[in-house]
Amino acid sequence: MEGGLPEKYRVAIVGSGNWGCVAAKLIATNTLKHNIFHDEIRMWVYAETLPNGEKLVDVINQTNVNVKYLPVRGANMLVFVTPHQFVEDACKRLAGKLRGDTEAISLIKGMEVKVDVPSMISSLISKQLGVDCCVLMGANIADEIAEEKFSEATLGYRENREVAERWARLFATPYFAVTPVQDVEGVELCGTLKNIVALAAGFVDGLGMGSNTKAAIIRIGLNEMRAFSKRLFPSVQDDTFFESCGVADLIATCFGGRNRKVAEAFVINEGKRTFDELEAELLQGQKLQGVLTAKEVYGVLERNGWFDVFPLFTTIHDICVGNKSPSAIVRLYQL
Ligand SMILES: NC(=O)c1ccc[n+]([C@@H]2O[C@H](COP(=O)([O-])OP(=O)(O)OC[C@H]3O[C@@H](n4cnc5c(N)ncnc54)[C@H](O)[C@@H]3O)[C@@H](O)[C@H]2O)c1
Ligand SMILES: O=P(O)(O)OC[C@H](O)CO
Repeated sequence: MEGGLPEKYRVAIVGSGNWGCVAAKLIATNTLKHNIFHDEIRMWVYAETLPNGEKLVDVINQTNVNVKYLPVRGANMLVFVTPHQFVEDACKRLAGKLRGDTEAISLIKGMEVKVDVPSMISSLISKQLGVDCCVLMGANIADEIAEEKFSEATLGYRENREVAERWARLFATPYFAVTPVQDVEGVELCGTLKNIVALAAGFVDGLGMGSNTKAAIIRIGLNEMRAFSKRLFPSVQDDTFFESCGVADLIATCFGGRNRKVAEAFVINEGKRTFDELEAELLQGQKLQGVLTAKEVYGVLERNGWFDVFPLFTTIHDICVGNKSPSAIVRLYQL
């Protein structure tokens, strides 16, 4: 309590990539608007030098977004938005430095597989930091939200509706509609697995196939997403796949996402350039999630003997690592 008034919630953002910076804009709108939030937002920025020699932290501090490069100490609402391969390291740096009343939310689309046992990123954050962690996923291509084009998002929460509504209040704007759903794993797996299907959409585009083929890939992909999610977490609800995090994100990513774009280039270059090379050239510092997620999911399929049940996921990984040609994507059911 400050002077008898309830203490305001303090927000910090862990991650400063494409989505992190746009999410900061949404949050800044609401911390200025709603009295329950402190209007200063702190951002944890990975210390790196950009190809033009400028320091990322300097670039961010020069923007009009109301963010500052400061440690997250003092914050009690933590927003995680790094590429998924970096979150564990970020958590290690934060462990032991957080307030006892800290809550977290993950905007990260990805999973962590250790010795073939999958763990969702929200669980990893919860375990490593001892905090409750919601998730926010959806058809949210960051560049479009930066231009304030209308989008929807799904907020997955475990039990506490009040906490979910506070997070929704932090993100929602007239052009960014947030729907809470009590299904953390379902929401998070939708966001994670759609990145694999987006690669298949890119292969199809690179092969010059048409809308029917892409629609087929999206349909098969959605089915595999649902089946895989329910095998890992039987509590996952079918309805979640009809929220923004499900079918809507799948459509957005299969038409406008970075995974699609790089996978298309992979086919056009006839596999002569690796995904790493194409990522560096086409995304200029942004990170692909789909190729790594395809590998992680492949490990789970292999361990459980599930290749036959998930022919699309299996084939996408095989294409990524050069074991099959991209045209295998349309021969999934060949006898
Ligand atoms: N970009 C989008 O449109 C979008 C939309 C919704 C969700 N997401 C998800 O949000 C997450 C973050 O995506 P993004 O687009 O903001 O990131 P990005 O692709 O822009 O990530 C690049 C960032 O990673 C940071 N980085 C590089 N190496 C690092 C390291 N070793 N440790 C920590 N950070 C490092 C860099 O500072 C850089 O800013 C991903 O899971 C993504 O799937 C992205
Ligand atoms: O650009 P992608 O393929 O990483 O997709 C971005 C977002 O996840 C779309 O919601």
